[in-house]
Amino acid sequence: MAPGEPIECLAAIAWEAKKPLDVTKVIVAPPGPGEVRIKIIATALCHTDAYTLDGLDPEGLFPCILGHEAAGVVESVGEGVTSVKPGDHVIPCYQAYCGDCKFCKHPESNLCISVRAFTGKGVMKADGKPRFTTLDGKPIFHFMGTSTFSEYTVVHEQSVALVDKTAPLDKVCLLGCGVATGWGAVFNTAKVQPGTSVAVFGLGAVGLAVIEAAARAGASRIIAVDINADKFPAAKEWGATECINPKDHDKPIQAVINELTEWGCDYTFECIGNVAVMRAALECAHRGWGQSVVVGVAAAGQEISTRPFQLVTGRQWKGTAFGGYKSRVQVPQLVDEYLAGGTLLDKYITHRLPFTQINEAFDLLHSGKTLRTVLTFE
Ligand SMILES: NC(=O)C1=CN([C@@H]2O[C@H](COP(=O)(O)OP(=O)(O)OC[C@H]3O[C@@H](n4cnc5c(N)ncnc54)[C@H](O)[C@@H]3O)[C@@H](O)[C@H]2O)C=CC1
Ligand SMILES: N[C@@H](CCC(=O)N[C@@H](CSC=O)C(=O)NCC(=O)O)C(=O)O
Ligand SMILES: [Zn+2]
Ligand SMILES: [Zn+2]
Repeated sequence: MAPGEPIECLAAIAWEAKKPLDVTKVIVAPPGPGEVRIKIIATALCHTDAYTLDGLDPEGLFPCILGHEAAGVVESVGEGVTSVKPGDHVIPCYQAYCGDCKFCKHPESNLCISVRAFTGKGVMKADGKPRFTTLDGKPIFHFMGTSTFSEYTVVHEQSVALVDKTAPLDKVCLLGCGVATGWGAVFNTAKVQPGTSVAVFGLGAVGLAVIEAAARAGASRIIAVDINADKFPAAKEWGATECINPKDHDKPIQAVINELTEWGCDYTFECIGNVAVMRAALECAHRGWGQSVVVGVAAAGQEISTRPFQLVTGRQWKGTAFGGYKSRVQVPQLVDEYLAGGTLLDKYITHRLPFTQINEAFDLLHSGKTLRTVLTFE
């Protein structure tokens, strides 16, 4: 492909909610000013892709190209791009980082606003238009500013993390979302201290990443909670000290945990997207100082509730987006940490499929039998 020319390539189009993806050819326009066109080498599925495909995402626009957990190689860059060049190995970051906005400058936030208004509308900042069209010219919206379910995608420069060329892209692609989020929820959002107690609700890739990180942070007690007991062997392997299935108890799970721990856990994490479990997680955070972190994504209209007394008596309710990581600065560091052998990253990949079987990958995701499925192009 000549730089500056449109590319015809394979992609998976979500035409409407709750319908299988249409694996077909699309046209990807050259990158505009401040944009980067990336050849995707590997992309994984995250539950948030399914959340939007199910029509639950108020920012979900159709038709669109989903996907936000991937890694690839820069194919070309638009006018003014200086931080990456063709041939660089990169991870697209839905949580952008510009370094200049008040959120990037704040030590405790990663919620960059440089392009968020545009990624939430499925278009590019330069001209308010998408870079994807069908072969007959119909526009296709971007998703989360990444749209990695395509052989080529175009993202804002603020959404491109440059990573070590020696890193296996079909593994570090997971650092684009779920696993990094779980780690960051522990290290950045809660700042879990050694010798403390942790409860994790939901034992998918995100919850297991919370367990892995809590163990690395030196938590002395890690309670893993899931309604599917098949998840418990992995939770134990990742570092859980005990596993609880709410279905085995006739009282609320927060009462079970409060009795087990006397006043609750120092930190609790909801990694499901269930507002009732978010309440349970808060109410078994330790009286006086417990922190409860919402990681799960729940649809518009869903609300959390608890008695104010739970907060009056010292519990803190927090949330995390991409684990609080300042993406373009810290994702490369997570890759370096993986290369140094410091993480369990490989173990989260439970399935590998060719990109053309993306609909089967969604079936696997819904089966509860996977952590992460990585798709690669032939
Ligand atoms: N805040 C952020 O930046 C991010 C949020 N997410 C969200 O995190 C959540 C978890 O993602 P994954 O680990 O991929 O999901 P997953 O679906 O693989 O795991 C969820 C787990 O929760 C369990 N579960 C379901 N209902 C339960 C209940 N009532 N009580 C206890 N366990 C229950 C399921 O059996 C499953 O093991 C999703 O909502 C996803 O959208 C994912 C990535 C980033
Ligand atoms: N558009 C969705 C947003 C849902 C959400 O909370 N997304 C997370 C990432 S989930 C990744 O798998 C997030 O980082 N949100 C911050 C943001 O700026 O979107 C909705 O409105 O429900
Ligand atoms: Zn995700
Ligand atoms: Zn910013």
